[in-house]
Amino acid sequence: MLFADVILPLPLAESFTYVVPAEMQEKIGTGFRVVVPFGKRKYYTAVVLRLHHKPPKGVEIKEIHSLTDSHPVVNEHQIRLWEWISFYYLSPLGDVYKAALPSMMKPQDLEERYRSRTETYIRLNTGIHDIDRLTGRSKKQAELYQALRQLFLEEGREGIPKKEITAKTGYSNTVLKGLTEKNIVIQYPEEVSRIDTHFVSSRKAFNLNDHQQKALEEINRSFEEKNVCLLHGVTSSGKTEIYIHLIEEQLNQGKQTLYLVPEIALTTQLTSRLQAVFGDKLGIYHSKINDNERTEIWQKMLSDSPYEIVIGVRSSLFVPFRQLGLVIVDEEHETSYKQQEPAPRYHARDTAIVLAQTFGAKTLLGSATPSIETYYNAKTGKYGLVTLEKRFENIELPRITLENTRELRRTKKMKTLLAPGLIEKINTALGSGEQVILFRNRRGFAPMLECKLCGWIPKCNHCDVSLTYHKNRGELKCHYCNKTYKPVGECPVCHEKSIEPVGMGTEKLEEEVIQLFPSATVARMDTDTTQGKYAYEKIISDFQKNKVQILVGTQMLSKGLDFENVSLVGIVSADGLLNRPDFRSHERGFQLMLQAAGRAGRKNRQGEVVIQTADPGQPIYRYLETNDYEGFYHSQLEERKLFNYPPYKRLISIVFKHKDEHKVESGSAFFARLLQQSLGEMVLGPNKPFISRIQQYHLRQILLKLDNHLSPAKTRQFIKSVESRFREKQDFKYLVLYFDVDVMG
Ligand SMILES: Nc1ncnc2c1ncn2[C@@H]1O[C@H](COP(=O)(O)OP(=O)(O)OP(=O)(O)O)[C@@H](O)[C@H]1O
Ligand SMILES: [Zn+2]
Repeated sequence: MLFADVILPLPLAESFTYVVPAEMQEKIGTGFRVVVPFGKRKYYTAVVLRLHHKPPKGVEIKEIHSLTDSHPVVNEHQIRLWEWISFYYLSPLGDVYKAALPSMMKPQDLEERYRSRTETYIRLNTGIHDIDRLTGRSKKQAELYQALRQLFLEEGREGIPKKEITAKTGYSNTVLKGLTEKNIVIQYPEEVSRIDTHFVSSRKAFNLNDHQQKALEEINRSFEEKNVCLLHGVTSSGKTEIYIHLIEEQLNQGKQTLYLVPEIALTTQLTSRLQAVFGDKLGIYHSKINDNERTEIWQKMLSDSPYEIVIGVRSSLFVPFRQLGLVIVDEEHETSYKQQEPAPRYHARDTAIVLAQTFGAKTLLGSATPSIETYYNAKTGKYGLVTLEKRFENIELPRITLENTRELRRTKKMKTLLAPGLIEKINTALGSGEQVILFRNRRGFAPMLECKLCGWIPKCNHCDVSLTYHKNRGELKCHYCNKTYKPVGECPVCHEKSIEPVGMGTEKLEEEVIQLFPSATVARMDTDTTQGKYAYEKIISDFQKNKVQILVGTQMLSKGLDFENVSLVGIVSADGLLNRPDFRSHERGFQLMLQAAGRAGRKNRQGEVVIQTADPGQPIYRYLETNDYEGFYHSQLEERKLFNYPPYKRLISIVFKHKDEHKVESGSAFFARLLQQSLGEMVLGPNKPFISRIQQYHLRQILLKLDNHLSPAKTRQFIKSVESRFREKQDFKYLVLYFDVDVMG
């Protein structure tokens, strides 16, 4: 008898075995989808992991219900990657499968399937001759008929979408309907693609300058010895142009490239740049495309003419490549590469390296501000290291100056959110027709409201956080569970009308900037203004076309964007970036500020950056002022060593969640004791996290700081054995618990 081990789209750690019915045996294989019964009368789309003849012991085995595919939809490389993710990130294999496949490709009941999209097309009925008699007295019909003949002649197409016809001829649907009723034109449905495939390449790759050419050669040399190389190039050094050349080399060898980017904001400018060179060889897989589009990209990748290049966010790691030769991880330091919720909590950069290895392909990590871990790997020889120190066309890196807001407040010179020095520089820039970016890492109007008399602060009913005030929408919002509340006018404690906003978000900054610079056009870019599918594109293109002079925004606009005319960048409050309870807060602050600074003075001449801080004495500013990445890196490394953080230790966080605080307390303590039996002092906690209640769940966290020399396989085995001992306790059976391997902070 033939058996199939399959993966179900459920948070289950193991695969399940089914009997392959006789008539299916010739047709089935690894990577095929099958529909199987599971639980009470439920059917799921599962993927075949392997076929074998070993009957499992002691359980009743059901039959596969039906076979979905005539070809595998998942290949060996992907299955190996899924298994690695499941093992390394301690995530159930079913969760990995769930994350990997577009949801339409794994329907739960048999109804919800991928639906192809059809459009109405028009063609002329060539078998009709006595047109004049047929159109009769309708002058309009006769005219439209002539227009259509002309159109079909010019376009040389057999059928044309109805939408296009009405647009191009200017005649109404009624006239067209008249011709259709007389059988002169024929309307028919035609399957069309959702993804725009009309891109033709419009330019060749730029010739590289000497620095870039040298870097390219060094990268290729490094690839002869090592699988991974870091390209550390200052902002605007032309890293993207080097990637384009590397991609061309892959194309020439008939190999595919995956180009990973952290967020969609980055992809709009970047995709146009890549499309200009690679046309329809390029597939785009970002977070704002819908599931139908996602499914089409998969199908295209499985077809005989797959995309040769895919640019995409995290999840594009999962598309079915066949001949992958190169993975580029742009802005490799970005923490958004780490998946937070739900499982699998994988790091896309590190997973990309593993993906590449399953193909024998290479990985290039690129950044102006590499993560400490990556730079360490490069410095210690694990990865290759190639450096670009000059901006393209040798433009100087921006000059960075500080404004001491504490001092300015003390001397009563800080009358607005912006220091007088910054206001003056903005006026100068505007006066010369240049553009300005103002950066504030907090959205909404104010991070919280407060009663000026008694200090009462409105908080979320479900989370242990204060509510953010969104003035434009007239609401208070919890940024953890997205629940909204009506703003309160009167304090519920002291019953005075004394509630006032505290602090400043992008909304407030925008409001003030509009008042300060009435003749300038101001736009804002943050999560709230970029909800629509094309909202980013619109803001970015308006700014690019100089329709907007001052752009206010969050970290969204700090990286990757390439505007010619920005001469000044203001970082309105640096302190908020640095004072977080997180071992990465300085690393992130440094990266963010240097990246934001990098948007200034990319073309023409040196740009300028103003950082407002109440604490300019902090050493981080010395490194920023001198653009001293290396010095900053060493200072961070010392701290990481002292406090047992990566790259010296490996972190695994274990989070416990329950509505009953006692349960979460005793459960996590019990788990920690079990861990300590083997791991001793490497086990920290359980602790109350910084935000200790989210959506009514109380949280506790255990942090493991594991020695590098411990075998990942053995530690994971041990952790899993602890988990099963824990689950044996009736009390803790329903406690929610998850692992976060290589937790970010
Ligand atoms: N060889 C070249 N020929 C023509 N233009 C170039 C060349 N190299 C770079 N440029 C231009 O210089 C600008 C900066 O280059 P690019 O955006 O590639 O830099 P980057 O290193 O990727 O920057 P960042 O890290 O800030 O994203 C772009 O407008 C790019 O088109
Ligand atoms: Zn909440």
